[in-house]
Order: sequence, then structure tokens, then C-alpha cells
Amino acid sequence: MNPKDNKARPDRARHKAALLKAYDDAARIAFSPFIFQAAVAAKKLGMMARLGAAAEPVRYEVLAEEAGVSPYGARLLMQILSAAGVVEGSDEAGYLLTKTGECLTYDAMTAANFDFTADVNYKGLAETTEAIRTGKPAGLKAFDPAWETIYPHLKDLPAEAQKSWFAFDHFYSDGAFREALRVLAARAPARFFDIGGNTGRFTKMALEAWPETEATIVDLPEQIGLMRANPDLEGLQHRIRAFPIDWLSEGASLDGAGEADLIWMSQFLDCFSRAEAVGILNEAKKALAENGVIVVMEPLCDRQRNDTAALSLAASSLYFTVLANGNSRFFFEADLLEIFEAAGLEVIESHPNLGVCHTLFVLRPKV
Ligand SMILES: C[S@@+](CC[C@H](N)C(=O)[O-])C[C@H]1O[C@@H](n2cnc3c(N)ncnc32)[C@H](O)[C@@H]1O
Repeated sequence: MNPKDNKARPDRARHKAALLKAYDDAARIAFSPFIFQAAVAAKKLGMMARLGAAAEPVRYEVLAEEAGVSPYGARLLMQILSAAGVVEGSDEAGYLLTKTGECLTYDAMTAANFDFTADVNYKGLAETTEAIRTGKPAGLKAFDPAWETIYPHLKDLPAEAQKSWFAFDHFYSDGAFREALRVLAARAPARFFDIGGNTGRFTKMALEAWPETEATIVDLPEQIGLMRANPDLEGLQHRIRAFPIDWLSEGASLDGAGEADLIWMSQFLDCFSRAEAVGILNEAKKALAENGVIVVMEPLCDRQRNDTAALSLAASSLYFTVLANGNSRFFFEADLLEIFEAAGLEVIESHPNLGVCHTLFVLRPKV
């Protein structure tokens, strides 16, 4: 036997295994919308929750009857989801959720991602090529062809999309806000600005943590309206000023907002292009009181704890491109540091891994 054959055989086997894996990965991408929508349908029809609660496998006829759909429909969904590893079992023996199915059904982070994809992004993502070509959020037309960016229209989103947008935003912010306030414990300001403060979620936590502090929420007029109507802020509104602004309008500035000892921006700069972000930071600098600091908190693509988190950020950056504004994204650390540098700010502290995925920077103007 030619000794070369012995060497060639394991190589061929490895090559074949790699090729089969590549085919499998490619098929999952080619059919991902089918698998995704089958999971959405099974979730919306209550089948995922039903399977999750079951001690014994459940037959598709039972799922069909309980969901009020045909056995044809329930069987089809179970077969797709079984091939995709979301459920396991068979038509004869019945089905149960796999661990992946349990994540989709019960894990709060996966549920927030899944619903954000389904209710906010799915339709619009079909316009990704156009959005990349034009630099405009072409997918927004799935909601309304007249909308130019998403943020003034958060209040106008269909109820399900609005709920999923806020659930996604809040899931990632909430844990990070608590930890950020611990990091900032020694910096309780007399007044802080919450730029991009949205409905006042951080402001509420900060005003509770800092009883002597007053806040100014700086955001689009539409968000200021939602903030003033937010029942969670009852009892705190007298400590909150509002400064409505559209940073994308010509000459937008903080003139008239007064001074702040601390300017907070959480998941805000990622809504803007590099040049816009530098411009906003320059404006913010002008509003700082003596010895004031700007605090920026962002999820950074290259500062994640694991590959799943990095994939989530890389993928969901496309939301900014296709739905939000056409020209922003979640940052890589070097890009954000370069923006700080261009705005004449120096980093005096940085705190990675706050909450699920955020990094916090404390900045002061360079002298
Ligand atoms: C992703 S949300 C972040 C909300 C909150 N800071 C958090 O961490 O959860 C971005 C915020 O920036 C505001 N924003 C986006 N574009 C804006 C613009 N052109 N002018 C003013 N605010 C804007 C949005 O209204 C929204 O409240």
C-alpha cells in the first residue's frame, strides 16, 4: 500500500466532515427566515409555552386543538422546529422543547432579542441591501414610508412593536444602570443631564439614589412627552427639567439648558454617525460645570464576555442601519475612543462588563 494513502484518508475524512458542516451551516442561513417564523408562530400560538409546561410529550393534534388551528399547521410547525433543534420527539410519540426551545421560551434575554427581531425588525430587514446602498433606514417603510428615522416615532409604533422595542432597550439597560450607579456613587451631582434619557428610566434610579440631585432630561420632544406621562416618575417630576432637542436639526445646542456637573449618555451615541457623535460631545462639553464629567455607557462589540454576546451585538447593529437611522451602529472600543479623542475628551475611568454587556467611561475635557 502506498504510505501516502494512509495519510490521505484521515485528511479526506476531515475534509468531508468540514464540508458537511459547511453545508449544514449554509442551509441554516438559507432557511433561517423559515425556521425563525415557525418559532414565532409556535410562540404566538402558545405551543412553545404548552410544550415547556408539559411533563410528557404532546402530540401535534393536541397542540392543534388547543391553539385552534388545523392538525396540518401544528404538524408542519413541529416538524420544522424538530429539524431545527427547537423541539424533539416525533409525530407518533409527541413533542417536547429542547434546551434551545427552553431558551427561546423562558430566557429573558433571548425572549427580548427574539421579540425585538420579530416585531420591530423582521419586515424591514428585507430592505438591508437598499439601506446599505443608500445610507438610509430603508426598512422603516415597513411601518410608514414617510418616517425618516425611528426615534421620533417610537410613540407611533404598532403596540406589539413598541412593547418589544422598549423590552429590548430596558432588558439591556436596567442591570447596567444599577451597576453604573454603584460606580458613580462618589460622584453624586447637584444637577445631571440625561442626554437621550428616553422615558426617564435612568433618571428615576439616579434621583432615588441621589436624594439631593436634580435632573434635566434631554431628548426629542416626542420622548419628553412620554417621559412626562410616565407614571413611574410620579413624585419625582418636580426634580426633573426637560430640554427637548433634535440633535439632527441644524444648529442643535444645549444653550438655555444651564450647567451640569455630570452629563450621562447611555446607549445614545450609538444612534449617530461618527461626525454627529463628535458634534454632540462638543456641545455637551460646553454645558459642563467646572470639574464636571461626561459619562458614556455603551455595549461594545469587542468587549463582550462570550461569542454569543458578540454575535448579538454584531447582528443587531443592522437595526441602526435598516430601521433606526441608516448610519450608526454599536461601537468597537477603538472607534468610540477615537470619537472621544476627536471631541477633546480624555478618559479618566473605564468600567467594562456592567450589567449584561456595557462598558462605562468617565470623561473630562482635555486641558
Ligand atoms: C436607544 S435609546 C437609549 C435610551 C436610554 N438612554 C437607555 O440607555 O436605555 C436612544 C435615545 O436617544 C434619543 N435620540 C435618538 N435620536 C435623537 C435625536 N436626533 N435627537 C435627540 N434624541 C435622540 C432617543 O429618543 C432615545 O431616547
